[in-house]
Amino acid sequence: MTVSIYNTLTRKKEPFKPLEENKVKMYVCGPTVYNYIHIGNARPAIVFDMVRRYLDYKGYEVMYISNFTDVDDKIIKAANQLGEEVPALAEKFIEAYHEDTKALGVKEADLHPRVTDTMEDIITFITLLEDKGYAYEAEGDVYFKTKAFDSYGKLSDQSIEDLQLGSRIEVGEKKKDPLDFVLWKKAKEGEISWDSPWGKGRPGWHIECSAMVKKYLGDTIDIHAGGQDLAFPHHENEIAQSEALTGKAMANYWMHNGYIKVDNEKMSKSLGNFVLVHDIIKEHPADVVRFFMLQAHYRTPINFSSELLESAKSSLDRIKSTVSNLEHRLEESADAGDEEEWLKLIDQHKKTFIKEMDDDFNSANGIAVLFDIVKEANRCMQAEHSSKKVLSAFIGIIKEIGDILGLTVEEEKEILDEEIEALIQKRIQARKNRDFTLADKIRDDLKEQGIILEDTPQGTRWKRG
Ligand SMILES: Nc1ncnc2c1ncn2[C@@H]1O[C@H](COP(=O)(O)OP(=O)(O)OP(=O)(O)O)[C@@H](O)[C@H]1O
Ligand SMILES: [Zn+2]
Repeated sequence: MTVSIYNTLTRKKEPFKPLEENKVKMYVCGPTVYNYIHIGNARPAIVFDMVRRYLDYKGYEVMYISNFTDVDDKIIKAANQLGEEVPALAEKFIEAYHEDTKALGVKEADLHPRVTDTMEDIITFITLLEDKGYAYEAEGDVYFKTKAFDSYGKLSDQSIEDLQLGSRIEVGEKKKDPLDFVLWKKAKEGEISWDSPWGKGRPGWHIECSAMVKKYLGDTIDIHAGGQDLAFPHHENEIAQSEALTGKAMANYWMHNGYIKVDNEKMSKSLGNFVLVHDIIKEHPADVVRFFMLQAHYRTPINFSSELLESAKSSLDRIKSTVSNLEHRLEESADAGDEEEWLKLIDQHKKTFIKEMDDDFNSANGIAVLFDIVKEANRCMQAEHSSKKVLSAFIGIIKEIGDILGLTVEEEKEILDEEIEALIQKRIQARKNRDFTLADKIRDDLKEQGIILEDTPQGTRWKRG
């Protein structure tokens, strides 16, 4: 079965056909790093990680790129307010982003390009647009000539005439037409800046993604994604820049996630109604936050509240305790007679799960299937003799689905002091054997479980982190 994707560009679900067989080139617009991410910002990170994992499960080799906007007006403003340098501020929140998204089970992108590392390519891109007559300089700024790009508005389904109605040139803007947008901004006195053919300045926001996509993935990619608010103007402008330059489609599938809302309003920094991931994961387990998001289809708006997170926690706990019970029962079970029926049932559920996920990554229905499986597993355990093979198959399918969705489906087991001591001995032995890979793995595995090893002249000490 093929995956179908709702494509914002065509406003319908389409069967997914990658450019190259079995390979997917995917780009997700990343954060502007001047603050910790809020739950709303976490949604694209989580849902497109789920998309990536599912495509991976379907056998595609996915090249996944997500950028960091590490210089722009908002960062400069925040740095000025805090009396910090822009690079230091950006670095701090890039690290925080990695930490928060890791807690949410988001895999690292294959590449996280930054604006400040892509400057040369951005400048070249703008120069080429100028050469082709799509851009013009105005007193040190450079603008994109929107009306020169015929299909402007195609992604957000708006005509040039409609767009023109609500637009005007703001005071201080040097553009010739209200619809033109900035590619390069002249630096103000004392601001961080880069040399360019137009003098010292920095890139506008939209151009970075066009330059990065072209540099790392090529003229046309398979999937370009981001939050719903990015469709216009950000993605519309990316399309204008890239397609004006290359004459080819920038991306074949455009995906947009719905909003996280609070009291029916979009969670956003400007409205001040946001909850930071950094804070919420101190009160609620991070895996519950991920589960909460994936319980909805990625395009459906979600209202956020602590009560809803609590209820997500009880649901996730139900899955975890079922896995735990299955594992218990497994220890004392043997093969039994009525295996075929159960195995067939498990297989049917797996097929249904795949069918739901194939349908535009419907993790909401996918999780509903997971609960059907949990219900069946509990029914199976009520039988007097449940078969070892069947119990293992239930554990297998729940874990498999857990992996695809990036969910923890096992209860956290507290590692015992004796187990730690035994692993430390094993590590000492590994080092004696010069098997440093194993020694490092033991240290890293323990670290994952919050155990920090410290090598001292008196031997290895450990503490719970
Ligand atoms: N409430 C929300 N629900 C879902 N996605 C969101 C929400 N708010 C922002 N996003 C997405 O988060 C990603 C990161 O964007 P960015 O760092 O530019 O945030 P932002 O738009 O500045 O946030 P804010 O709207 O709070 O100012 C984008 O893909 C954006 O669409
Ligand atoms: Zn972008």
